[in-house]
Amino acid sequence: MAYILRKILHRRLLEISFPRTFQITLSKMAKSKFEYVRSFETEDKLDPRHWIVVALQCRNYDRFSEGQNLKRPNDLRFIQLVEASIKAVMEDFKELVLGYGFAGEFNFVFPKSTTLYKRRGPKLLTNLCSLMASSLVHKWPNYFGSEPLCFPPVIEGTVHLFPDDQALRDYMTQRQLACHYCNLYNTVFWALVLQGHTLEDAADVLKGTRESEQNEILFSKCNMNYNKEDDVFKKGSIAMRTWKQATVSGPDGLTTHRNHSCIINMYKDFSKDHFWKEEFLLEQPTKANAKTSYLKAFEKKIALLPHTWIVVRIDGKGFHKFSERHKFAKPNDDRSIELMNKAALKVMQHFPDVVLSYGQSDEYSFVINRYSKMERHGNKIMSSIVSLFAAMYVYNWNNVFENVTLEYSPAFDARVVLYPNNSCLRDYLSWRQADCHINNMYNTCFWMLVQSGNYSRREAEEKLRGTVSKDKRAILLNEFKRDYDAEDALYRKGTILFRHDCASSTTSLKTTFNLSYACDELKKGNSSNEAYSVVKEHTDIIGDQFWTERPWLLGTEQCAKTVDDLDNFSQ
Ligand SMILES: Nc1nc2c(ncn2[C@@H]2O[C@H](COP(=O)(O)OP(=O)(O)OP(=O)(O)O)[C@@H](O)[C@H]2O)c(=O)[nH]1
Ligand SMILES: [Mg+2]
Repeated sequence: MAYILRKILHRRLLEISFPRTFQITLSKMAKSKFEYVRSFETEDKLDPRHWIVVALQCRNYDRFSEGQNLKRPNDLRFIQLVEASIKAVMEDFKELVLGYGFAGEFNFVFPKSTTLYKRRGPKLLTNLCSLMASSLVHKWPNYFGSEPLCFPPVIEGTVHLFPDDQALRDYMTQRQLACHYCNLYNTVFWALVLQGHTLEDAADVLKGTRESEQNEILFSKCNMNYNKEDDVFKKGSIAMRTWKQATVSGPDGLTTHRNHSCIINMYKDFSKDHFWKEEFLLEQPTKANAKTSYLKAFEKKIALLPHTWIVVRIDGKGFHKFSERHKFAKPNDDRSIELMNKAALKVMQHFPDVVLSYGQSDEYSFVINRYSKMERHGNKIMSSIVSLFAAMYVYNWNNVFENVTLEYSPAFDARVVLYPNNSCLRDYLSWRQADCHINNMYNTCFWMLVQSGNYSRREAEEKLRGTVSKDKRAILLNEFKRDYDAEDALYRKGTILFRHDCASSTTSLKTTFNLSYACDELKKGNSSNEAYSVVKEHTDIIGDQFWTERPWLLGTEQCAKTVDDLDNFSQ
């Protein structure tokens, strides 16, 4: 959810000048006693005047290609799917100037001057990451026809800041070299398998070999010349933004010239001067450079303190427009809520360290066990969760929305916030549920007034201006004979998903980031495995009752002791 403060300011602006149409957070929210938890959120702005590279990597790409039965060593359908998805991301994020993908890796380059999202690293990363994941799922049938997608892409992302043009060139060259090494190895490996070697034999033949030896094996044993392989496999896919001038004639007959950009695909060498002097012009002089190990230091990491609660909150990008475009019911669309809940459930099944999640409107918060042993790398955690969420949102779309076509791939942003103790964590969750309550009460009233036919949107808005909860309850009761408390708890309280008991929570700790997803699990959408057992409720989480009845959720000393015991387990 966008910052409440921004919403309040936005609302005040709207109040002055425009009629509001739907879903406004009330200024009363600003007075919520829980609001202080916002101060735990950080912006993580990236330094100015640096190239920003968002690097995305499909987790377990090998297992993905094996499970999906992709052609080895390269499946052109998957490459085309990746190219189309990179293009979709670059078309949505117009500031991106360069994209590069091979196998399960995708890189996106923002120019040094970009001010998108005020250069907030997590926002840039997670928007791209989720859009890439949702595009891969959305466009899958265009390239694979009726062959089902069995594995949701889980994409881990990192952010890199490069202060000069040489570092950018070196980074891109390094990634292309990785593509080359990976492709050469795979080409020889699968050629050997085709010759009758077993997988183990082929691996043995290639063990410890260098590039020149691999070329030689390919030539002598398989009668193939690597140089003759297609560039798309050897070099990976480059997507570059170019600007063209178009002549547009206006209604008055006058013609104007406008610059518009388009994305072109190419398979060129990043190591050669030609690319940086003729295709993608750099300001500073650069040269080919074989030493790239220094680049590691340019990764912008978000280190998360141990023993703190980690909350990852995701929020739909531009869901106001998305909901209008897909004709969501107002004020609440059961299908959209179901889709969000299904995606969140999948996240909880996939990431056993998520002990509880809370969702409302287009947002979901995932709470990660404070004693989790997972790598406390903020960017990787956020991106993995948001990519899986976005992928599942699209994957389940047809089942839930049935006859409504998904018009475009949705994106979600994510942020990671740390809370030092149980009390802050509870206040955070209370803040989100209070937000749900306030929004829902306003929206229920607003749409009852409008849908009654007796009020225009502007009139309904005027009537509700300055009202407090008591007034809205009275409007609902007096004008519509509706008791707000009798409205569905799904809308009033949002959705809480939680692990069903301490035993399963402890098991989950042992299986940190266990990637046990499988084709049938994806289809089932639920797992019978006790460790993944998740309960769904629409109840109050602001009061004590929910927590005292479920002591295992926030953990006790006993739980912490169990965690210490986990040191004995090999991870
Ligand atoms: N009709 C309808 N709209 C919904 C529903 N759930 C969410 N939305 C829309 O999603 C929006 C979510 O609010 P925000 O996240 O603040 O708005 P946004 O358009 O996504 O903007 P950003 O998050 O800043 O990109 C709401 O204002 C609604 O317009 C629903 O069940 N029905
Ligand atoms: Mg949103």
